[in-house]
Amino acid sequence: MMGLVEHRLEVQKIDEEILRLIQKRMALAEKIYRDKAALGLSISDPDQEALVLSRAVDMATELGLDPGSIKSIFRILIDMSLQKQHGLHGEDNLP
Ligand SMILES: O=C(O)C(=O)C[C@]1(C(=O)O)C=C[C@@H](O)C=C1
Repeated sequence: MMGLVEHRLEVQKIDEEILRLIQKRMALAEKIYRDKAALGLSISDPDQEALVLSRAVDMATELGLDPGSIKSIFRILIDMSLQKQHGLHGEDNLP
């Protein structure tokens, strides 16, 4: 029973780290939005998305993780980032 409780506590700590890293990634999405706005670039960059996804899939494979599942997770992260940037774009366009 001690093993189970300890291992679940370890899982909890890792989940908290994952959430903090997602928060960091989202904060960067905001900076990237400002960078792209300053350069006159559009929010969506399909080539960059393909690069992010292929990097994640390659690293997942190296680490022995299921590449399809990891790709789904990163697709969600990218979609969160796009949603955030579109939200910021809406705010910037307020009268
Ligand atoms: O690199 C960018 O331009 C981003 O906005 C970040 C990001 C991502 O989440 O990785 C999100 C949207 C873009 O279409 C490409 C990549």
